[in-house]
Amino acid sequence: MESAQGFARTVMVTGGAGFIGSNFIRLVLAERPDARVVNVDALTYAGCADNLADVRSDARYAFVHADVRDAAAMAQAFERFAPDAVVHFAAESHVDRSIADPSLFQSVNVGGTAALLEAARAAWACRDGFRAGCRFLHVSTDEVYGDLPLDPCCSDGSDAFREDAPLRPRSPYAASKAAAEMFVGAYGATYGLPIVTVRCSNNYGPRQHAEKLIPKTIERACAGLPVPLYGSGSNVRDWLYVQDCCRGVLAALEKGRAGQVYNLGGGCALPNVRLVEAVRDALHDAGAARAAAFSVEHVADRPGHDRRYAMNCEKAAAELGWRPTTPFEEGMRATVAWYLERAGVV
Ligand SMILES: Cc1cn([C@H]2C[C@H](O)[C@@H](COP(=O)(O)OP(=O)(O)O[C@H]3O[C@H](C)C(=O)[C@H](O)[C@H]3O)O2)c(=O)[nH]c1=O
Repeated sequence: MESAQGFARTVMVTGGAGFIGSNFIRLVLAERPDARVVNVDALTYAGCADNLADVRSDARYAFVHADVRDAAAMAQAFERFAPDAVVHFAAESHVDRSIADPSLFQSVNVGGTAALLEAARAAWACRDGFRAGCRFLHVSTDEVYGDLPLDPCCSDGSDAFREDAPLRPRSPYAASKAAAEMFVGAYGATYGLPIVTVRCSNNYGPRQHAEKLIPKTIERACAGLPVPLYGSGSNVRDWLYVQDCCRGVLAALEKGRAGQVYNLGGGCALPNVRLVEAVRDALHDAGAARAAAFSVEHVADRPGHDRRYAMNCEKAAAELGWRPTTPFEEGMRATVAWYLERAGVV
């Protein structure tokens, strides 16, 4: 894995049993034949060992069942596998859960990131600073910027957040991710740890947990149940196919400049009500019969529901050579096909 600072032969991926993490591990094993991957995952409700069933027997893949907050376990994993790079996906990720239990998000997302940074600092320290070629890639979210108005006159993209915009998180989840970024920045500034951060927009694709809007819509439509839309359904999210996101994370790991942040957005902004219609259409096209009974139910709004997210991704294009390449219809087709096949629907 070539980088500005060397060649990462062993990559420690935290949260690799989750949605984006498992897609990322598969990408690295497929496209970087010299790389080894160590997946460190606590296997919470959101992680699924079966997400990586197809790579389990790969000699370049290893699994460590551990929580990133467990300093002893992390020190042991660093010692045993001597990773050159860490890609830190592990997090509590669901906004609704963060509203119900903010302290868990503080503990895992802030405490876990701080503990992992400390483990990396200790493991990579050498007389002159840090081991040559080591690198920490932190995965963050567009939610740290806070929201934008829905006003259509602003939806030409001119108000999209650049990487140097102030962070104004609004949900406990977003606050925990922003706080984690503060630790990342502090470890870069204070110790010189080489860290790159990516902020990703809403991912979709195979293996996402059913608590998130797209898989929930597929599952409920197929069960003949209404899809619950929070409030008016006019809130806008920017959808990024998971494979494109993983390519962006890999590009940031290999080409990103230490201390820099890169926005990775999908360039596909949709109000939720349009999004669920797109899912419905993809279900119809795939021949999912029960989805014909598709219906939407407007339910109580999420407290503090962010209206719209939008990021300017010119920096990732210019410095990483990254752009999302999967057309939304194609990504949605692949997503729906994966869920239907898993459920044995078609
Ligand atoms: C689950 C659900 C959601 N929604 C609405 C709420 C949002 O406006 C939108 C997407 O919600 P979801 O929970 O799927 O994702 P976000 O809250 O946008 O956050 C996601 O994308 C960001 C980038 C991350 O960083 C989060 O980790 C990730 O969970 O649909 C509904 O209307 N009904 C529902 O049942």
